[in-house]
Amino acid sequence: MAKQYDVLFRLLLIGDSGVGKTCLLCRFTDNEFHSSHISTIGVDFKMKTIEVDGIKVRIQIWDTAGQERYQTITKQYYRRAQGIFLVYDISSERSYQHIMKWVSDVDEASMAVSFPEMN
Ligand SMILES: Nc1nc2c(ncn2[C@@H]2O[C@H](COP(=O)(O)OP(=O)(O)OP(=O)(O)O)[C@@H](O)[C@H]2O)c(=O)[nH]1
Repeated sequence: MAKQYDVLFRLLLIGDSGVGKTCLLCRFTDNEFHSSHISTIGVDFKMKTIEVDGIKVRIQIWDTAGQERYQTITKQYYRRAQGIFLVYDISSERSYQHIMKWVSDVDEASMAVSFPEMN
């Protein structure tokens, strides 16, 4: 059987509840948008394989719940990720201000991260 991918990247989406993490992921993997907000419970993931210079890259993206009550669970995924997207809602200043709180949570999990800002 042909190899399905050459490299695997595990990425994580974190940010306040309702900022659009699940929507971002659905758009990327399935090119879909759902206007309803069904809060993620704990964590969920989707995968997509893309080809870059002839290399099959499988991207496994973990979508985490933004709600405080799930943070004990979601924080356990920080260490396993090779990259973390910090997501905020551009129409919510509060969600942007909370980004520093998310960054410190990631720091607490002893990960050195560098990230570009994308709006
Ligand atoms: N107008 C607009 N609405 C969006 C956009 N992205 C997401 N939404 C809406 O924002 C709401 C929340 O989106 P979700 O993707 O479920 O949010 P989330 O960050 O995954 O939320 P939790 O699972 O609770 O952490 C939904 O009603 C979406 O339809 C966007 O780019 N534009």
